[in-house]
Amino acid sequence: MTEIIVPILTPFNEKGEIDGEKVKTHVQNLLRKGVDIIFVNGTTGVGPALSKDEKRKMLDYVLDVTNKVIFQVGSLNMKEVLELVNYANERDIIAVASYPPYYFSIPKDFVVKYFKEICEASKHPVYLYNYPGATGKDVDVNLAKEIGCIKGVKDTNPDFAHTIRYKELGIKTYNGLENLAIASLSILDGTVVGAGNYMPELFSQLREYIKAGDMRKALDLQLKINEIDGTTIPYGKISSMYYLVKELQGYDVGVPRPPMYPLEEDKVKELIEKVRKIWNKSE
Ligand SMILES: O=C(O)C(=O)C[C@@H](O)[C@H](O)COP(=O)(O)O
Repeated sequence: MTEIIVPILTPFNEKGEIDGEKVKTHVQNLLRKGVDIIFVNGTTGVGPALSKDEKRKMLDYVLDVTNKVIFQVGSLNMKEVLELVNYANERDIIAVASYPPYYFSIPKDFVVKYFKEICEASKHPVYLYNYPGATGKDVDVNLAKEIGCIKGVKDTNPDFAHTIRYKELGIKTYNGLENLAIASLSILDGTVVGAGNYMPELFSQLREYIKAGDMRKALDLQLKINEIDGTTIPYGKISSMYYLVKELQGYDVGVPRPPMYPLEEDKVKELIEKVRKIWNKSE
């Protein structure tokens, strides 16, 4: 069966500290609602904004509930990357993952060396998190082939043809965009969806429609997902998720941490009204 992977958000308290109990409550609910794998320290989890200790803490909190985990270890500090890989080596998880070194302009062979170092150190399979829009680097199928040890890929890319090509390597292949979930769940090994934090049941339902061959219903549901996901953009997608989990899933996942700023009360009300209207529409 194709997999639904959620890059879990990171619940912070008012002091900006990770709230472990809220992490566990959230993971339990996601699994109950049909999510298969938790992607820890991804974009939605503000991975690049977490310290090494916070990245480790997030892994431990999630592992208290499930080992269906992909642990994102990427950093611009190679020592930190390798410490996180070694930390994961002592734990039972599906894989470690990393985005390529971002911000700096570096030759492709530095990217190859970066991933080869991770593969060398990791007892677990190493997945590529390819997100050219955020990192400025495209580790495409040819570069992944050159790296030679990539066992899976999450390609956050509107170019679905780009994503499909990773299947030439025979590796686990996912696309990370909500508006391509119908294609990812139909053709790839699954979908990675940040919006799965607050509407996991819609992605489970989408998979059911696809499995039943009910593509008309699947398409209508994909369009509803797109509308809801699109509604969050002006408010800040990641910040919006904290309020939408509380509204749609019924429990508190704390607050976002700057620079993902909390929303003003009037904006929260506006967002929820807009989403509720779409949510209550029948497909
Ligand atoms: O949060 C992650 O690690 C994900 O994979 C989702 C990721 O693909 C990201 O949320 C993509 O969404 P946008 O580019 O923010 O629309």
